[in-house]
Amino acid sequence: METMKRREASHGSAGCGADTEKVPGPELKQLELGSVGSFVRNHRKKIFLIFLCLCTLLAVQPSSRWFGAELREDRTSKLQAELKGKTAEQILQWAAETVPGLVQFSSFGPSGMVILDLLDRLGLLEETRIVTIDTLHLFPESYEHLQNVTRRYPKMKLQTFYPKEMHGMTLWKDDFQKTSGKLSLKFSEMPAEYSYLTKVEPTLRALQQLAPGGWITGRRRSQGELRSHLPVVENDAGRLKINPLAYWTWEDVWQYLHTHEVPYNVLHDRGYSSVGDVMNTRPTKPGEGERAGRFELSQETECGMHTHLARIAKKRAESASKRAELDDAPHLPCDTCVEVNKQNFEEVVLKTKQDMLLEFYSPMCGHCTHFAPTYATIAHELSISGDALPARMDLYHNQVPQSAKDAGFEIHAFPTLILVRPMQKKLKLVTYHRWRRDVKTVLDWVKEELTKPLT
Ligand SMILES: Nc1ncnc2c1ncn2[C@@H]1O[C@H](COP(=O)(O)OS(=O)(=O)O)[C@@H](OP(=O)(O)O)[C@H]1O
Repeated sequence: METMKRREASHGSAGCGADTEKVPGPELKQLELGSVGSFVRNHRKKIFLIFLCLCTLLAVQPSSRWFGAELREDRTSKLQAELKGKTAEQILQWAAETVPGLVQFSSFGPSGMVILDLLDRLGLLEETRIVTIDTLHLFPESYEHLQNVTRRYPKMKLQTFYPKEMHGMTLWKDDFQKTSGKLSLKFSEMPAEYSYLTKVEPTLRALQQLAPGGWITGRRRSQGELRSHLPVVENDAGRLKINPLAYWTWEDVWQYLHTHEVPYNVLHDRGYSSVGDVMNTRPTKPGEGERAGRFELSQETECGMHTHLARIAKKRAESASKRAELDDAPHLPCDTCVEVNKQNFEEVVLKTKQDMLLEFYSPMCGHCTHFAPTYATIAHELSISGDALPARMDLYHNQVPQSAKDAGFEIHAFPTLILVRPMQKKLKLVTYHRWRRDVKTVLDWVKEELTKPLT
């Protein structure tokens, strides 16, 4: 009490004493609160200034403005304008300073090697994580090249992702081909599925685990096809993608590699202008485009790792605009759901290449309205984890198509959740029957079902 009186006297404030009198509780507590109160009153202006500074700092902190799932188109356009005409070095320097958790995705092709070497020269290699996807079917020369790269760049922080582990064990090449079910696929038989399992899914998993604000790729405009209009930065379904060599030509790349004696894959000296894996690469003939030897058996010119998310985003945008046309029922928001309807059922569901969680619902049913926010959260979580594609079908505005019934879909109540799993020739359908329908229980169920063999 003596101390308190001394402090009150030293602050010279009658109000302070009066305040502490009102605070109930032990003497010590009164003393502390009284001191804090008078401190705040005496330093009001300074505290306000510090608060203002903190707010400003938070407002300009890059991760809260540009990155994560919220990267907006207008922000991307602004960045594109800001980076116009910048050199690869400047772009990398900018990315290292601005993008939290920057990652370079590389198969150590010629462009990726230029970027890696530039990062090293700029002293940025230690802080930039490097991710490579080993499809388990790489050429022996590619594995040797990787060893050379590791020796040349000891500071490189490399993380390798493989096709999905099965039963907690990483699959190696032999197991991959021997395993029955989806993982025994050969590219020649099912190119889209092969690419999804070996490239797209590991990419989504790597992005989810590392959660970078942006990722660097080695793509260039001069590679043609879908890359002809590649910007230096792009919005990949809400995440920043950086292509520092977007404007480099094949000649620019090779001149750099030779000038700086950067290691490259020896297959480039044996007629392979672009190297993927043994399942989808052949040497190119003189006069053919750089990537003509890739994915020849497929309709696609890309493995999907650079197009998959953009496709989903497009589907979502299309379904959102269709939704707006319907006005006679309450709208139950679900930003990350792929909207299934009678017209696209076959394409989206029956021909799905990936596991999908599909909700059948009616916006006019009370249970569905109540469940809607939960399902929206489940969908959001699934879209981040990549475990299954979240989808839903509004059965107030659509009827169950005959093709769905033929495929075994049975809907007896709303909402009905069905996990759709593509097998080689048909779909495996698993209906959710648990009593609880909260986010965790449903997600746990999905995960559990996904570990079960496809029979
Ligand atoms: N396996 C693997 N692991 C990590 N990153 C990869 C992988 N494959 C492609 N990429 C990234 O895509 C860039 C272009 O590669 P490609 O021209 O070979 O096309 S494709 O993506 O395989 O369709 C490629 O550029 P590089 O760094 O020159 O390899 C990478 O940024």
